[in-house]
Amino acid sequence: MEPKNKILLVVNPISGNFDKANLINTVKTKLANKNILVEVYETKGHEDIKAISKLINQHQPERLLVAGGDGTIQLVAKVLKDFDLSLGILPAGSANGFAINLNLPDNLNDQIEVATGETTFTIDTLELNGEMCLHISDLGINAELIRLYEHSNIRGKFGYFLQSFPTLFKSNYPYKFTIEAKGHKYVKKGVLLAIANANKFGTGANINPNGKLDDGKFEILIFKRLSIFQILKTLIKNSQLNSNFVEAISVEEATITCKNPVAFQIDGEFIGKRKKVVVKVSDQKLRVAVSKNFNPALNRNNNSEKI
Ligand SMILES: Nc1ncnc2c1ncn2[C@@H]1O[C@H](COP(=O)(O)OP(=O)(O)OP(=O)(O)O)[C@@H](O)[C@H]1O
Repeated sequence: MEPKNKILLVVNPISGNFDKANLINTVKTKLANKNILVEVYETKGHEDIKAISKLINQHQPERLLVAGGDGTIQLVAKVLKDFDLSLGILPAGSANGFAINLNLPDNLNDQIEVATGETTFTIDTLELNGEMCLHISDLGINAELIRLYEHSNIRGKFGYFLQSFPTLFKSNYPYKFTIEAKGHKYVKKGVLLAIANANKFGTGANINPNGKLDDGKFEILIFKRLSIFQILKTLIKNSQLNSNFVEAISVEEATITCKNPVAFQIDGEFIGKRKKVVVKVSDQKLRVAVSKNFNPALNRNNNSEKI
């Protein structure tokens, strides 16, 4: 990093349900040793974009670091629309779906090294009904699950697990999705339609083996039925997903409609129930710090069936 000697650290105090005092101190101490001053901003949950933009203008940091989950990363990505800055990620959410797709290290010291290091990777972002999406959104049963999870007191993967049982029984699946893309109209029945820029959900499930974060495209994945065996297989790297279970369309833009409103989530945040979702690859790119040996191609293989 060129030594302009200042970075701005945006911290979400509630993400992942753990106290961030230790994280903040570790970042400050480690970067003080490199003669870098750390300005800290703790998110409030409202008017954060304005406040962070103001701090960037005031301090002119050489990099923005973020400690939070996917929602917080999305927040700072929106800020970065107006600035030419790279983003360093310290995963501190309950699921960290985006960080998982970037193969960031597990321990904080290594994460700080990567987040302030020289190697960056520029990724596409998606626009869904005008909202930014960094990795995976969906209509259907997973969004329904997130909605229930938001109303529970349990954070973390175990929360998802516990909430899944009532969801499976209450949902009106399979849903009927109409997808208009590439001049075609596809009508598909499924329990879940995912819109994926990346490969993996926050749980680590590798639902989109063909996903590339930087190819100017995204995948629409239609999960036809609930199969516990196939779902478990998504947890295994390079597993072969059965085409009776999932179909994929790789596109640059699409319009998805359903007869009745279906639960919809973007990057793990429940948005509401929607009958129509218009998706395109956005003009905005995001430059993120990654480890020196990060190889986006390593996550890829060609398993799911293309339509
Ligand atoms: N000070 C705050 N008090 C209450 N809520 C906050 C505060 N700061 C941010 N938030 C809320 O935190 C949410 C984003 O959390 P984030 O997604 O980063 O963490 P998470 O849900 O634990 O992680 P993940 O998305 O990886 O599961 C947003 O809804 C935002 O409004």
